[in-house]
Amino acid sequence: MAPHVLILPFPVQGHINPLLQFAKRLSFKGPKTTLAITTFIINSINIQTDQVSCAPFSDGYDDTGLNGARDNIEAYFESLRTIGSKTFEELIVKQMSSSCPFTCMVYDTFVPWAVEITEKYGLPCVAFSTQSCAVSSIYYHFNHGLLDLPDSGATVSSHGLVPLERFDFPSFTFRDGSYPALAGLSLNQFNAPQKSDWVLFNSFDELENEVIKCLKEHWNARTIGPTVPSKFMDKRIKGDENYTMNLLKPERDLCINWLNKKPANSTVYVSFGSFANLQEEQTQELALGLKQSNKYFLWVVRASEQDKLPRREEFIEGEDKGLIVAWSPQLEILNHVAIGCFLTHCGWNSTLEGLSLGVPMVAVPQWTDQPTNAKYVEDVWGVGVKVKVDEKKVVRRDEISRCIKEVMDAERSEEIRRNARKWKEAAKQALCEGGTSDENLNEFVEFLNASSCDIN
Ligand SMILES: O=c1ccn([C@@H]2O[C@H](COP(=O)(O)OP(=O)(O)O[C@H]3O[C@H](CO)[C@@H](O)[C@H](O)[C@H]3O)[C@@H](O)[C@H]2O)c(=O)[nH]1
Repeated sequence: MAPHVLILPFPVQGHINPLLQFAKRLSFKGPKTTLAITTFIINSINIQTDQVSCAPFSDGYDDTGLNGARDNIEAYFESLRTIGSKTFEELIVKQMSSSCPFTCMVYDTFVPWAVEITEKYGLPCVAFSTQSCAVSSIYYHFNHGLLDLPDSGATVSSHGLVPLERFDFPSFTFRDGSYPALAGLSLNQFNAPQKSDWVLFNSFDELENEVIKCLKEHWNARTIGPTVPSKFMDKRIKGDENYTMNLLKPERDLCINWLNKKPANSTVYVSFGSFANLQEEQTQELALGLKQSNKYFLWVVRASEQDKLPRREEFIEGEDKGLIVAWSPQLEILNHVAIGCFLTHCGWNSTLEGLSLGVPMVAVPQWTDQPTNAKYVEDVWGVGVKVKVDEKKVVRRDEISRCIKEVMDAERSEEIRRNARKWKEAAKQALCEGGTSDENLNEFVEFLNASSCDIN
């Protein structure tokens, strides 16, 4: 039987992106891939990918998706688990009686309920983490009582992790009661994999060498990233022009035409990903910090966040100093010669994308895994600086402006740029033929071929 891999992302942008790119790489190496996507997402976006099939299942929110549950995210997660697990099973049943049945399932570690369902049909289940190896290691060890939050002023450094202070830990390890369902998902995401199971990571060995070595003691762990489209990296996968699935429409022409008029390395790209809600005070400080830096800036402020902005004339000098868009083609922006700095919330995709495209970063972490990613950006990979917050946990305008200058102008910027170039090259090498992630993918494809024969 030919291998056919069912791939199940948690249905939000930051999880769909890496699993879609992974599916494309896998298809490039032979196996057929099908991405299971919620009905709302399938109906509302124009999916343009030749290499990967999509199959719908219902999360119980067919008309609105997660947008209809912004005020009650917890209810959405519950619906995804209860209704989603039923409709996901129906999807499997239908395909298993076809001429091209599934032979394996790769599931996002945020949807562990899929394992029990899929195993009923005799399919191997492979976990995929959309977060860094370091963050995954923290969640696993913390949740199994093998790692404690350090006291204030102290550090811990075990399991291949660099010395971490208390506030370098993912926010959910503080167990402060916020977002209980999401906290539970994050903390419990590695309960399912057993010793011999495959666990794939969107990272690459050179980037997180020590951590991945330690994770291999627990599972058949492999890095397969960065899941940045081939078009920007090894360029081996053809016909990959429409490289992603955008849940919001990118204002592409506006962004690129605006950037085309800017000098090289002159512009700050600002984005907080698909999820973060900044406090109004933080949004205002950020706006004024960008103005104070005296740099050009292209800032993604989602439509739902735009009410928090100051009046345009308060922070954008003249016609042309800043551009606000509701969604951007982020990879094309990061790849543009005008961009000299990425001010990011340090979601793992954004962090890896900045790193893979060699853009120095100002890290402004908000919650979940972002503080840990920000720590690595500054202290381990040396590709940026992390902002300091005040006693109200707000980053003030002076600090924003100081960090941008540090990354773009100060003496230290040379070293940051050198490191950024080094990691860009290393990321590309990992994906090229014979690179570490490429070899790991080959090994995984061998497993898929062998296990599909067993099913036969
Ligand atoms: O205008 C934009 C802004 C973002 N993106 C893309 O959207 C994705 C955003 O992902 P990420 O940077 O990881 O941020 P979030 O959307 O916030 O992702 C969630 O999921 C990630 C993976 O688990 C976590 O690391 C984050 O903390 C969590 O908030 C990236 O691929 C970006 O390229 C765009 O295409 N256009």
